[in-house]
This record gives sequence, structure tokens and C-alpha cells, in this order.
Amino acid sequence: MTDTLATLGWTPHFARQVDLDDDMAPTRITAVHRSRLDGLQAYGTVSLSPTAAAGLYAVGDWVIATGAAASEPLDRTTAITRRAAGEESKPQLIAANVDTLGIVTSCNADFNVARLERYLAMCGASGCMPLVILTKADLVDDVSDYIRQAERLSPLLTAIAINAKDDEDVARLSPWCSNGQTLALVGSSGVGKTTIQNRLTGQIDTTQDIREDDAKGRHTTTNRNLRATTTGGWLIDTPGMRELRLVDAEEGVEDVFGDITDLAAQCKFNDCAHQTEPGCAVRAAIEAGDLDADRLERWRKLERENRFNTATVGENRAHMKRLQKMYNEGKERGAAKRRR
Ligand SMILES: Nc1nc2c(ncn2[C@@H]2O[C@H](COP(=O)(O)OP(=O)(O)OP(=O)(O)O)[C@@H](O)[C@H]2O)c(=O)[nH]1
Ligand SMILES: [Zn+2]
Repeated sequence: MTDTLATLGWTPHFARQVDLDDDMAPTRITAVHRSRLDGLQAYGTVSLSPTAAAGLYAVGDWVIATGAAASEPLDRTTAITRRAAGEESKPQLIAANVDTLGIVTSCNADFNVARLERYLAMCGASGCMPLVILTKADLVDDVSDYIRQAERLSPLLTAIAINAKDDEDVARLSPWCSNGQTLALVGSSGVGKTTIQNRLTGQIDTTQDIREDDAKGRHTTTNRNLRATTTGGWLIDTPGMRELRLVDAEEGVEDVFGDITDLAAQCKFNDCAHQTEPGCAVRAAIEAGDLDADRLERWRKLERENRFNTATVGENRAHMKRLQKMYNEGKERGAAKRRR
């Protein structure tokens, strides 16, 4: 069983958190519904009832099932969040325990360093390892310049250029989604996420011969949220993953712009805005040609956006806590009533 759990992504990080009895089954969450959780256990799929508010679970989470009841999520290794769409922004958990975030961009029109930096900052905040996937390599003469531009952004970063329509090329992504490893893809519409995912999971393109697929009943067994790859790993693909915005990425911004934050620490004034202040180490670096003025501008923009988002997210964390408390109290009242 332990082997099977490992292929689901169970690691010592999770094992340490529980003393497993015979009637307790570690379960990886594959879908979160209003009052039900779908999951995968060592021996198959299950449907569980949550013991915490549904909003506190995410696809990719690990819970412990006792009978049909799911525990609260175990401590995550990583968590991807976003601001929900609309006026009132609540932090929304998109996915948990994603090992690698594949940032997908194409080698042509979509390639944009500022956008990559945003995704990298988000990746840093989530705790995932970044992998930049440059698609449509077949449409440009030389990919090396794109790879260089991407890899320059962070020492943690690997960039791979592929033709997403080529099986051998896509197979180069398998180290990030085998041995129980979980990969999730982000990127603009049309960059090739679906094309890559279909190849990694061995599914034919949805644009091809859907009828044949239906006849085999494959659609009914396909789980869109957490899908097995052909190489023994996992892909998380939820509608939320496709609409990610920067949330709470302060830590991430520091990772990506470490050079600027290091410089800023050397400014004469603590609250230096790097505009006209004397003794500004950031401006000195620009004048000396050590720092790109555009990069400073991108940092400012990201910082501003991030500060705005973080404030609203902070308020909403408190809201989540109150929600959980209300939920627990309601549950206790219900249980007390039933006892009477
Ligand atoms: N030539 C070439 N075409 C590609 C490549 N990757 C994707 N495409 C094509 O680009 C189009 C968009 O690809 P998708 O995989 O649907 O893109 P997506 O990122 O999933 O887009 P959304 O579903 O809108 O988020 C399709 O027609 C693909 O066949 C590539 O590496 N090379
Ligand atoms: Zn300064």
C-alpha cells in the first residue's frame, strides 16, 4: 500500500503528520464540491464528506478518511491561491501540493518578460518550483535567446523549449510529472496548455474524434481536476488554474527581484522610494549600468499590485477564520440538538 500511496504523491512530509490506524485511509482530493469531496485512495476512488468548510479544501490536498468522513487537510507542501473574480475579492485556494508550476508561454507573440516575472512571483509565493515551458518552438528559427531571457530571471529556474504537438518534445517534461510528482500549468489562453496536458495524460485531443472516445466510456472515468500522467505522476487542471492572478506574492517578489531588494537595503533611508532621495543605492546601480531601469519599473508595478492584493487578502483571511468558526459552532449546535 505504501508504494501505491507514494505514486499518489504521499511523502514523509504527510506521513509524519498522522499515526495511521487500520481504519484510516490517506486520500488525495481530486475534486471539491459544495458538500462532498472526491478522492483517490490506494485502492480506488472515494466520495467523502468534509469535516471542515468546503472552501478550506483544494484539489491536490491530502486528508485522512475514516469511513466516509474526511479529516481537515494535512499541512500542505505548497498552496496556489488567487483572488476570486469580481468586486469583492476573497482568497481562493486553487490547488494544493503542486510540486512544479509549469509557466507556459510561446516563443512568439506571447513571450513577455514582465509576464514571466509575475508568474514567477506567484510561483514563489505558492512554494512550487518554477519550470518555464516555451511552446511553439517549431515556429521560430532559434529558441536559445528565449531560453536565455527566461533563465536569466531566476537561478532556480529551468526553461525548456518544445513543440507541444510533438510527442518526443513533450516527453521531456516527464521528469516533473513522474514518481508521484504533481505538475500544474499556468499561462495565457492559446499558448498550448491543453495540447501539452493531453499528451502527458495520453488523452487524444478533444478536437479529435470525441465520439470514439465516448464509445469507450473514457469520458466518464476521466477526472478533469487531478489527472494521472502516463509516466506515473499527476497533473492538476481546474478552471481556477487557468485564471490565476497575483495574490499575496510578496515573498515571491523578493525572490524574483532579489537584486533590487538587496540594493534597496543599502539605501540611506529606510523608506527610500528610489526617486530623488540622496544616498539611493538603487539609482546608483542604474547610473552605473548594473541595473536595468526597465526592470526597476516592472518591480515597482508588481510591488504596487501586490500590496493592493495582499491587503484585501489579509482582510479575507480573517473572514475565512470567522467562517470556519461559524461552521464549527453550527455543527456543534446540530450535534447537541441530535443528542437531545
Ligand atoms: N505549431 C505549434 N502549435 C501549437 C503548439 N502548442 C499549441 N499549438 C496550437 O495552438 C493552439 C492553442 O493550443 P491549446 O493547447 O488549446 O492552448 P491552451 O493554452 O490550452 O489555451 P486555452 O484552452 O484557451 O487556455 C492549438 O491550435 C494548438 O494546436 C506548438 O508548440 N506548436
Ligand atoms: Zn533608494
